[in-house]
Amino acid sequence: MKVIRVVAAVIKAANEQGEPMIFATQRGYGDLKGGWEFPGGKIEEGETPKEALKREIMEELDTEIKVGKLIDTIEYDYPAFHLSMDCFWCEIVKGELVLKEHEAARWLTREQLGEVEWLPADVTLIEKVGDEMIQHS
Ligand SMILES: Nc1nc2c([nH]c(=O)n2[C@H]2C[C@H](O)[C@@H](COP(=O)(O)OP(=O)(O)OP(=O)(O)O)O2)c(=O)[nH]1
Repeated sequence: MKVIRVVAAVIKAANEQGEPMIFATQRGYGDLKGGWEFPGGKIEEGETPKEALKREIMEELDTEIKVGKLIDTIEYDYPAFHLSMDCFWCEIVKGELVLKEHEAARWLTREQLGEVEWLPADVTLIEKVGDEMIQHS
């Protein structure tokens, strides 16, 4: 099966109460349109995962990020391809997260993680993100 290598940014910030929140985006096109995910995309030839992620977030959200620790590498079989996705904790360096390709976006606290319909590959990641949001708070 064809393997697609993807990188995704779990962008974290604190709300007014100091609670951690993460930034989720809704896919605006394609087979998985309407599903919620973390912004990012395919790694291009010659790029490291971190370089690819910085490029994708600039393209999709007009924002510069700092890429931190790897959270997990998700391996998931979609009907048409195998997804291998590196997911990193990220922080905003500069920019306003302008939605250039996505349909919608939400900042979610740990308690709100279940309020959106995540893409199938993201479901196991969400559990880990939620656990780490407690440890980081
Ligand atoms: N960015 C991102 N992609 C995800 C997540 N979960 C998940 O299954 N995917 C899948 C959806 C896509 O098939 C692939 C990401 O590649 P992409 O964003 O470049 O997708 P695309 O199909 O729109 O590609 P393209 O037309 O722009 O080349 O990974 C996620 O959390 N973030």
